[in-house]
Order: sequence, then C-alpha cells, then structure tokens
Amino acid sequence: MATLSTNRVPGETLGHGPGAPPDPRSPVLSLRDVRISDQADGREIVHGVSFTLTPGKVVGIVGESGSGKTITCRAALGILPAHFEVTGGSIEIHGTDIAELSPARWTALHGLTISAVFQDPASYLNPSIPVGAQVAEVVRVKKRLGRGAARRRAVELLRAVHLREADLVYGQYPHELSGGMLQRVLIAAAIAADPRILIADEATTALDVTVQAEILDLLADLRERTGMALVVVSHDLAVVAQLCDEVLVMRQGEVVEHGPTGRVLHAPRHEYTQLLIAEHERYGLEKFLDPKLDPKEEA
Ligand SMILES: Nc1ncnc2c1ncn2[C@@H]1O[C@H](COP(=O)(O)OP(=O)(O)OP(=O)(O)O)[C@@H](O)[C@H]1O
Repeated sequence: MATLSTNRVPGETLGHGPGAPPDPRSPVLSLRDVRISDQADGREIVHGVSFTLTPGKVVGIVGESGSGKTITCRAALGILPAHFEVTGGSIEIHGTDIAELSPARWTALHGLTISAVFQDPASYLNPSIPVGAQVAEVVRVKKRLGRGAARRRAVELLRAVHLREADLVYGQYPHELSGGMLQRVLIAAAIAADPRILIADEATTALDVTVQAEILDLLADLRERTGMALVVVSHDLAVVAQLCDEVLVMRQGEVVEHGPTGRVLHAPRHEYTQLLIAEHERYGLEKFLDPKLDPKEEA
C-alpha cells in the first residue's frame, strides 16, 4: 500500500517544498479528459474524467458500483492494477504530467504530496507490528526523522486523529483495535508526511454512523487547518453533502454530471443524478440535503 511505503528517495519532492505555503489558486491535481483502458481486452473503462483540485478544495466522486471511481483515483495515485493504462487525457500533480514520473519519483511523491486511505484498513496494516510503529516508520522514512522523534510524532498523529490514549494505542496490534480506530490509524499514516492531496476512497463506508461522522469531521478539520485538498469517493450522498465543494457523478465510466455540490444535490440535471437522490430519499437519508447548500437559499 502506497501510504505505508517505506522506500526512501533522497532529495525528491514535487513543487511543494517544506514550509512553502500552498498557493490557494494553483492546482495541486488536475485531471483532463482522463481515459483508462483494460489492456487485457482493450475495453475502455473510464471515458473522460476532468476536475481540478486547488489547496483546501474537496471534490467528491459518486456513482454506482463499477462506474470507475476507484480506477480513476488509482490512476491519479499511479497505482493502476496490472494491465490497466491511462490511454487518453492527462493527470498533473503540481503542474507535472504524471506520465513523465519515474518509479523513484513516484515513491518520493507518495505520502509527501499525494496520499490515500481506502476501505478495509486492516488489509493495509501489518498484523504483526504495533500500529504506532507502523505510523512512526512512515514518519521516519518520509520526514527523515530519527527513531525517537518519529515515535513522538507518531503519538502526536494518533492524537490528532482523535484516538484517546494515543500512547497506549501506539503499542497495540491491529487485531486489538476496532474498525473505526484502524481507519484513524490509516489516516494518521496517510497524513504523516503532510500531503497536499488526500484521496479518501470509501474511507468511512464500513464504519457505523457515529464513527463515520467523527472521521468526516476530522477530514474537514485537516482541510481547514492545513489546506490539504481532498478527493472523496463515496456512494453516500450524505458524505458528499457534508464535505465536498464540487461533485462528479459517474455512471459506467462516464461523468454524467459535474458541478458545485449544492447545485448538483438540489437541482440535479441528469436523470441518473435525480435517480441517485431519489434513492437516498427513499432510504430515509433525508438529512443529506443541507438547506445551507441550496443555491436558492443563498438568494
Ligand atoms: N483489479 C481489477 N482487475 C480487473 N478489473 C478491475 C479491477 N479493478 C476494477 N476493475 C473493473 O473496472 C471497472 C471500474 O471499477 P472501479 O473499482 O473503479 O469501480 P467503482 O466505481 O470504484 O466501484 P465500487 O463503488 O464498487 O468500488 C469495473 O468494471 C471493474 O470490474
């Protein structure tokens, strides 16, 4: 998993130097008409996705299962599955086309500039190493801190993701923690090197509603405090409504609608978006339509 990668490449970052304040207008991630194909059978899986992330901005991607949300994120992270390829358009991180990046530069980028949290946190952690040591390892490698300093920073990070008794949690093994706690550990590891972009792919899906709300608050807080930009993939419109400035609606590899969250949720133009919203309403997720997001309410 990229988040916990421990390879070190000295002297490589991309665009964003340590301590350099992010320019709020300068894109950190741009996808332009990105097409992705499965080279095994020549099928095009994603048929043109475009969006731009600037510091502190949150873009949501929603859509039915298999519509290409994860594959799009994996392309931006440079971790497409074997035989998948970007076959059209471009992906730029801090203005550099990722097609030009060597594997070594990717290693340097992961964690420092772009990072990710996926569903099923247990599968990304080593079961035989205490969770705190795994976070500390990311800090040690990516921030080049000594063991003691990395340990202290890891405890701080565990505290920052609102894990109570962070010192105690540091020494615990993955099987001793709940799903919500493991997801927080993964977020701590993902933000350990202060990335400019965090991709959260169904990161709260498996969690109960209360824990989910806490993790969404945590992500909103990080965005606020650090200017980290986020891509949030979710099948849950409530999550998108709470967190995202902009939303893309995908179906069968195509973006059928893209716009400001308030406009898309309150005045959906595409019939598929209308269907998604109707389904959410049918299942009683009435709260996702926050009146504050309704453009009509702003008038
Ligand atoms: N590792 C893989 N090998 C082969 N095909 C894959 C792989 N990952 C995804 N696909 C295919 O690519 C298409 C898009 O999948 P993707 O995982 O991006 O969808 P998704 O919108 O994220 O779905 P979900 O909401 O279920 O996660 C699907 O047809 C899927 O079967």
